[in-house]
Amino acid sequence: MDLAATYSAHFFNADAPADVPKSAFQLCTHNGGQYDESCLPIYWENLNVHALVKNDRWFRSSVMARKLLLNNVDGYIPPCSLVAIMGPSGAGKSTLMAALANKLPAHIELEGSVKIGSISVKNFKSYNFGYMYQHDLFCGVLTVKEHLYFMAKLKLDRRISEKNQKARVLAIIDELGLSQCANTKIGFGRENGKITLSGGERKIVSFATELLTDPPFLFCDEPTTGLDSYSAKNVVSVMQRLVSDQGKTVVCIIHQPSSELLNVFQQLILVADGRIAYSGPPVRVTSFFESCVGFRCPENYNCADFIMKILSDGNKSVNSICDEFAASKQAEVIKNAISNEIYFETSSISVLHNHLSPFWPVKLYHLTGRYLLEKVRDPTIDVHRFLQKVGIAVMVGLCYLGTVQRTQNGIQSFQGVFFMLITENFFTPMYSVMNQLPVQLPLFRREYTSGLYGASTFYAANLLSFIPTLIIEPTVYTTIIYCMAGLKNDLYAYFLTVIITILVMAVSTSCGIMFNNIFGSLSLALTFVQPFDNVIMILSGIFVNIRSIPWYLHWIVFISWFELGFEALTILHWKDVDYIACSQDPDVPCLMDGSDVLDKYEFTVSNLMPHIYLMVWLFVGFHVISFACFVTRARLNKLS
Ligand SMILES: Nc1ncnc2c1ncn2[C@@H]1O[C@H](COP(=O)(O)OP(=O)(O)OP(=O)(O)O)[C@@H](O)[C@H]1O
Repeated sequence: MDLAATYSAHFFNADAPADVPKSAFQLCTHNGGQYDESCLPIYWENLNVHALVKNDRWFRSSVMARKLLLNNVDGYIPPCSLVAIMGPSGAGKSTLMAALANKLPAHIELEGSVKIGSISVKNFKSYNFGYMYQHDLFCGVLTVKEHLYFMAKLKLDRRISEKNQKARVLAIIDELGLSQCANTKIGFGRENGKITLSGGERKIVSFATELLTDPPFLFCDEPTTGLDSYSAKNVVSVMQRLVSDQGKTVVCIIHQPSSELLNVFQQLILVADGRIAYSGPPVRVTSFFESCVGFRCPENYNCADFIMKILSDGNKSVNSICDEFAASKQAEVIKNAISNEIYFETSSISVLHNHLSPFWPVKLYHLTGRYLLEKVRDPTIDVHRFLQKVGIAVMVGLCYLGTVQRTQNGIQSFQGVFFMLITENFFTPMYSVMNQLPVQLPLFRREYTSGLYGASTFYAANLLSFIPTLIIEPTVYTTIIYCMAGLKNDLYAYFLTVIITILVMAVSTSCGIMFNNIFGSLSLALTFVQPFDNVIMILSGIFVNIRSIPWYLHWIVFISWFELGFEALTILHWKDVDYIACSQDPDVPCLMDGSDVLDKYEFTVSNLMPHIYLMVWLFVGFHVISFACFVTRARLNKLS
């Protein structure tokens, strides 16, 4: 039995005899079926949606005005239907769909009720719905199969075994006809000459992702936009199969479908100016416009284009078309369907899954894995930076070749090498991570709002996946300079030098991320981080003697990891030097040993390990502040 056809014929047939079932519940049980999720209609009554927007009339005012996005709309979607929402741009289609799927952002107010079966949509969880956004977003370096495995790990109930997860992925690939491209990389949609997915295939992969949890309701925002007519037809036929074969309800916003494509849908909802201009079978829309509104669709004219022209042109005011519809027989059918659903309400039916989300460490493990894979598969940024670092290290090494000696002139070379070891691990990594984070945010926002993982998982996964870079980069850079400059021939000194440079880079990156998360925008963060960096560098003990720093700036010395690292390296390499030859030139002052060098900079031998520990604390402290800001911004939807 084609449930979709049965339901839509039943509910939208205004002339149905009086003894036919009146509600979805009755219809299901009447047909001998079980009342389950496939029997649930979606209906909404007196729905008003407002957005809180800044009032332009008040310059820099914080006074908020309420903008009406949906104006007192009613509607009914029978179970197992393929529904198209159409309307001019800005009409309120996405707002309506988001309201039906309980996906409205926090600053949007909703009045009225949206119910699925007898339960308010607010009680449904994200895994009860599939929600396909207008613009697909993927981790483009993954293949279709890898992407679906990753999604299965994060989306499916944790009680489902690994074997069954894999089976589910393979079944969906098969069902949606993705077998041909299962091992093709998804891509970013902008590759030249590389084999990646086509636009239509990307849309189907989006479906596949949403279908993993087998949700009974699927909402799709413009799934055919940007596709040629063949791909659009392909996408719609996939949706059609989901409805007819699996009893799902699929609601989608669609632009400019051909008449043939439009008639595939069981129901068409026209939205105009925040109101409903028509709701019912697409085959009857032209007769509604002809008999009620007085517009006749010319023969051989695309019906969808004709309707859109009327709703956008304003030949007859959109409001009066909506008024005509509200007074029509079709609107009465919908009102009756809603009243019947409310009358026959069966509140004891529980449709809310007992879904157990995967544990936090499991999500962290898979998300970290995806970031690492991204770095390996798309290493452009890291490899370029790494090669640049090696190049700089070789050039610095050449500059200091043979000059680092325990002589009066050699002291300057020693300090120059330490400066170069610190400075290269201070600025570049900081600005590099600051630029990388905003690139990751769109995908994070999408997956976060879909309830895939939390802000803490994203933060921790990012941090963990950065560890290899954090170790490899400074180690290679320091080792090259260490060897070429000929620093202390001692394994302990070498390891401690590497650890100090790793810590400098770790604190720099944590500081960069902290500024990003405090200010919430890259440009603002850069504006503030640059002066901060300069102060940190000036108070490093190289450009101004620590003793002469004004007392009120002394605290900065303790958070200047530039100073902490530079002092630690100076102590490490000078503390055991008991003789430095004086120059023949009487004008060159003579520092007799390592302690004279340390005295010159006001450095104290006992500070070596405390400075290393202080850098560890700075790393932790910056990340704690940064994490708190990030989580707060994610909750308030203020990440940009
Ligand atoms: N968060 C928001 N804050 C303020 N106004 C909003 C918000 N979201 C949508 N709007 C406004 O509400 C109206 C309806 O927007 P919506 O996105 O629902 O339209 P649409 O019919 O889906 O348009 P399109 O086809 O162009 O995507 C538009 O005028 C839009 O500017």
